[in-house]
Amino acid sequence: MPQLIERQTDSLSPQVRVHQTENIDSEVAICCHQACKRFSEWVEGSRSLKNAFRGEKKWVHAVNHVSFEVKRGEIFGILGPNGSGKSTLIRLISTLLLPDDGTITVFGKDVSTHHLEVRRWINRVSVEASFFKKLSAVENLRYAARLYGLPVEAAQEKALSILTRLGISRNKAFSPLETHSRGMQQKVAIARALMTSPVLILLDEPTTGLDPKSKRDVQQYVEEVKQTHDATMILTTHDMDEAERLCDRIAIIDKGTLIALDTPEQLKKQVGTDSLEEVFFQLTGKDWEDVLADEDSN
Ligand SMILES: Nc1ncnc2c1ncn2[C@@H]1O[C@H](COP(=O)(O)OP(=O)(O)OP(=O)(O)O)[C@@H](O)[C@H]1O
Repeated sequence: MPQLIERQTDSLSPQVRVHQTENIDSEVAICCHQACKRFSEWVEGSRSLKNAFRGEKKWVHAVNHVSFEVKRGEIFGILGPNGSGKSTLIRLISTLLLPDDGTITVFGKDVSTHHLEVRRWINRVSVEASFFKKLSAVENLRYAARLYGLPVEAAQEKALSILTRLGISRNKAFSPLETHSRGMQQKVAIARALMTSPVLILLDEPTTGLDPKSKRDVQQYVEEVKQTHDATMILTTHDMDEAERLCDRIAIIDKGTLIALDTPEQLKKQVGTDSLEEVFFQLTGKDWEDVLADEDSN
């Protein structure tokens, strides 16, 4: 019999509390069953005279019959070379795209038919986070929190506490975001995702572009959130140490297909190595240098 969970209700206004106390009775956070997503793209050149000048349409299977389950409370890593389908998978889970085939459910709700409910449970951090750049970090976070119905004082207090925890000084927290480095803005994006205690947090390369100290601050905070909140997290990263440190289980995808799924320890055991980077190389034929070089050339 699954245990009922409630989202955190501290500091929330009554109307929000109605949403937040909804019980989620599923032990499975995400169930992805034979999910597929195809995109069409034009390719140059042609075998036929008719298409010689206008190219041909080709289908790319970005996600190809992928199945897995994520347990509630897990940090689940998705690793793969560039173009392997990680972002497409995250976008399918967060209802930004709909699967062409197969099903994806979040806490038992189908993303295709219950996208509004699913969206309420999710917060996503990605490198292209948008902000009001003339406003300060605190003002941006207060604005986001107000959309979720958090009272102003509680929102400000929470914003400052998370920003301080992530290593942003009070002075910086009150200065316009346009004066912050990209790494600092990335931290503010993470703080925003954690402001409203979402039950499912999608962290799409959350530490890309951060210096080593900031990276450690973010990783420590993610661990703290895991211990103190009933949150499930999906993490994509190009940092193998980060994946090993934070993830309970890791899925490796290549060309849209799931090629391995297990705990970091088991993956290393299966491949007969003590390095996750070596696991990645053995399974995908790409080493991390290739992945980072691809990243730079994109
Ligand atoms: N909107 C789109 N239209 C056409 N093709 C797309 C679209 N989005 C993704 N693709 C293609 O789908 C495949 C998977 O892309 P996706 O962005 O999911 O990979 P990724 O693993 O996240 O890559 P990266 O590590 O570079 O971010 C690629 O071949 C990509 O070109």
